[in-house]
Amino acid sequence: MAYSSCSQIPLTSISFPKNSALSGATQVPSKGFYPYRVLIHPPANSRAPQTPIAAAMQEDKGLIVETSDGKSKLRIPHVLSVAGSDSGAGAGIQADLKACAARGVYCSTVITAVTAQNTVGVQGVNIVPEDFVAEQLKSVLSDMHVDVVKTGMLPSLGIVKVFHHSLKQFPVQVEPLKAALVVDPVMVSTSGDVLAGPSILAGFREDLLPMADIVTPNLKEAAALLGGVQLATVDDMRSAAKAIHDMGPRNVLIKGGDLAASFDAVDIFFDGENFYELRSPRITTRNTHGTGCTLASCIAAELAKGSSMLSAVRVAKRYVETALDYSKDIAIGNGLHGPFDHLLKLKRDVRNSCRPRPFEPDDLFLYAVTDSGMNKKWGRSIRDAVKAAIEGGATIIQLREKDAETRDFLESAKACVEICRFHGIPLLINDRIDIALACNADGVHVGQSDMPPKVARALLGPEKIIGVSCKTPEQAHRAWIDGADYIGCGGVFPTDTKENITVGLGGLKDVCVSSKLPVVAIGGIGASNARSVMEIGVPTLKGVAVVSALFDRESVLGETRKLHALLKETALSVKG
Ligand SMILES: Cc1ncc(COP(=O)(O)OP(=O)(O)O)c(N)n1
Ligand SMILES: Cc1nc(C(=O)O)sc1CCOP(=O)(O)O
Ligand SMILES: [Mg+2]
Repeated sequence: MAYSSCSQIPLTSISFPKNSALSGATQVPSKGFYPYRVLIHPPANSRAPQTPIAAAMQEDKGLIVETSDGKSKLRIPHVLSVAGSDSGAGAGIQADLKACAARGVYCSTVITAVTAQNTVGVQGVNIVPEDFVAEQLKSVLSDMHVDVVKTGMLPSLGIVKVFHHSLKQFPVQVEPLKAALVVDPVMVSTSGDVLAGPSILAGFREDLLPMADIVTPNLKEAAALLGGVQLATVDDMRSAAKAIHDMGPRNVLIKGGDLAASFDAVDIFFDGENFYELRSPRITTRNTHGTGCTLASCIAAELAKGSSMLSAVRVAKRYVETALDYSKDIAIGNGLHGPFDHLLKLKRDVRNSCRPRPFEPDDLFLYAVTDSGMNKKWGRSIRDAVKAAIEGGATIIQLREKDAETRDFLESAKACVEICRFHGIPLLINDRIDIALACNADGVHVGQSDMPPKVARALLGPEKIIGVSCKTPEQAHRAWIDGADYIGCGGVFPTDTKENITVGLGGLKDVCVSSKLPVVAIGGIGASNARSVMEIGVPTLKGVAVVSALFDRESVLGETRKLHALLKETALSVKG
């Protein structure tokens, strides 16, 4: 079977989009249009990352690897939004910028109109002169590598023509699998104000739709494109999708948000062959202003990253739903239609990162590590064990619950986070990044065969504490490079708590001497030998981590107090 040079997709699946002003192929001459390049469509419902681009996206932090003349260049996927400005920043260019940012894609902008707009309605529209729209398009397209163009408010037929002409002059370079033009046929705002009159319908039909890879009308817009038909049912939406597809776009998404008497939000996606009914529970909120712009931008962003059309649509729909749900109770403005929060992920990170103070190496002074088996044996809950350890002087807590059921673990972890926050003590979770995220713990401790610290950092964000188990200077160096906050070094002494190789005081010293990170010693440490550990006297050694000497005892409080006092005494004598 033959394969194209840039993809492992069989050549038999190549199709040449007819009349596409954007998705061209250099090798295939068009009917007097500008140069075309090959666009390879994947099987519509393919789930695999189909292209080198998609693979590179996964491996290279969202950057596209381009190779020419033996040189590799990294660039970020790029969407150009051609739309109007919304002073209230819920829709239009502002929504597009936020949606692309939220989806990890660069967004350049060409502004077609400036609207005076808020949550009440549209108070004014100032259309940007056609030649200045053309100038903006030229500025962006003549200089930057745009992957996908997304259009929103095109307020006049003249601007539609200018846009069409500019794309002929500066064709977007289409990568395999990437669609190039997403058309959101904006006509009416959420508040009901007209943003583009019927005069532009001809421009949509003649110029835009034939070159669109997807068009995303809502019910009113679909009805207008079809000359004012009534769309009242899901069947009507299917017929409309088919009829609009006949106007030339390769895919159609009819948004059924306004469908009366529907408990679900139903959208119809039609790729020219198959219909997909995309259903989700309706989210009750006033904050829906900008959903159309956001959905289209998110589709464009996913396409720019190399997604197939169907998967871009599904991801975009899920993203909008999640953002709506997250924002359903926020109050911005006094009108009927408020904006929602596109950067929810960022907000969640910020909220989750609220800790009274940052991590300090001295937090490692007396590190209490729980053990579900031991607490069970002594008839205590995890939270009682944690409370007692804190009362006894523990300076940091780790929940190391190897046998706990996930739900029970999460419940206990949430309770312990509250206790620790109250006392200003950091709480870390052993191994389980998911639990740490779900309970908003202060961080995680991972070993050499657990989640790599770099991945943990990417998942947890910059503020969380990450500890890494290391037995050698090389591992300690790696942990530092990978962005860890501290190192746990052990087993210093033999222990029954964990099957482990012992490094001894010598191994501990080697790691401490080489480490740029603070170190906590672990393994077989208790009141009888803690002094000998701290007396190795290397400044990076900040404390001891202890399981059985605190928790496999009748009184956690008493044992922790005793060890704390001993460590204090040792610290004074080591310093003095
Ligand atoms: C403070 C501290 N140091 C080392 C470890 C051990 O972690 P790991 O190697 O991942 O082994 P498990 O604890 O998961 O059995 C630790 N937990 N804490
Ligand atoms: C959890 C753990 N990690 C170790 C390592 O060597 O990395 S030793 C260990 C067990 C420590 O328990 P105790 O204080 O009861 O000896
Ligand atoms: Mg581990």
